[in-house]
Amino acid sequence: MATNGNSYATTKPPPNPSPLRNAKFFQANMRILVTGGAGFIGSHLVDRLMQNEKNEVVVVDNYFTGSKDNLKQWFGHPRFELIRHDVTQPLLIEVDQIYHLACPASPIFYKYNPVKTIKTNVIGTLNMLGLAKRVGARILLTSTSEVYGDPLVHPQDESYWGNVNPIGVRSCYDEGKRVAETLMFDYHRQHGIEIRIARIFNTYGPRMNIDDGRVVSNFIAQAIRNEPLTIQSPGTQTRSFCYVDGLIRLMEGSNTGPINIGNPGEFTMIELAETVKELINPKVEIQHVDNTPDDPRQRKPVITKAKELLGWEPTIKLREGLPLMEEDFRKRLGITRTP
Ligand SMILES: O=C(O)[C@H]1O[C@H](OP(=O)(O)OP(=O)(O)OC[C@H]2O[C@@H](n3ccc(=O)[nH]c3=O)[C@H](O)[C@@H]2O)[C@H](O)[C@@H](O)[C@@H]1O
Repeated sequence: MATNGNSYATTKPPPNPSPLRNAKFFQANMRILVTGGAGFIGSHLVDRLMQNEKNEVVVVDNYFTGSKDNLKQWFGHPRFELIRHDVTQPLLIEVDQIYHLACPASPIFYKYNPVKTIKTNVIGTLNMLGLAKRVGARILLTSTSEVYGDPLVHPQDESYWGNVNPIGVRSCYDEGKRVAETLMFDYHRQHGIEIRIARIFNTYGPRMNIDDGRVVSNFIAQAIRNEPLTIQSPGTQTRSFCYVDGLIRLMEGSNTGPINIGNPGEFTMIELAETVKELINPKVEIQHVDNTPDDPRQRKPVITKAKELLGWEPTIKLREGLPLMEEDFRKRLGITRTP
């Protein structure tokens, strides 16, 4: 018999089983993969999942925008594992659920490497769907309010198809997420994969990158550093800011979605700047600067589906959430509040 020069397999008995084989290993009931788990939303999700001692959590992240720092509280924990991996490459592991969050989310970062961003959304999502199919896992995609583009209906419910520029500088992200949603539904219809889709609206909270470039983190960092708050013109454009929350209910529920996860409270950027100024630094200046192309002029979620199907609605108001983020930013910047 051909042994490829290795007679071991045919002539020797297998080695004795490792003495560890008989040890009592910990076995969690649910093994959960979180892609992008070292990021801002991902790491908060990991904290919640780890609170359930039946869960074992595997995080994959390429650290393009995520940071190990966000997960350091779990290093060495027997139910936690961290893998440096880029989701544009296939991943072969055994899991029961997949939270697929991996993708740069700040316009500054996704525009910095648009090709990588769309690859993450398309190839990364295909790889995770392939994994879900192979192991029979349920998969949740964090999509975005950006799928509504610069919306022509206001507020936006999930039935709105959006108004998106397919060739603009934001397309790598918004069209990328739209294709990711399409892939999710195609795998669901063709292969029977269990899917969940959340459309997240402008989330903020502790652990956002200080230089993330999104408006809430920019204004808070600027107010703390006593630099002018940069309102991009015209300043009357609106967003609805939601304190990070809500994904586990969607995963555990029976509805595929898409479901809007957001806070219906709507603010102009001028109002946001004035609120940050009042709460964090009344002396800070406000500066009007140019905007970027295709910036959506208004955005506000209808959250009836989230309320009725998930029993979820946001509980933290902007005025309560901003100070929590201020506290986190001050700690990381090492700048205490002067009376
Ligand atoms: O969370 C969402 O729903 C999506 O929207 C965000 O995009 P965007 O809403 O444009 O987020 P920001 O970059 O924070 O901008 C919000 C508004 O603030 C303005 N802005 C931004 C930064 C700044 O310093 N000043 C300022 O006035 C922008 O012009 C824009 O009108 C991101 O694309 C995604 O992270 C996310 O999926």
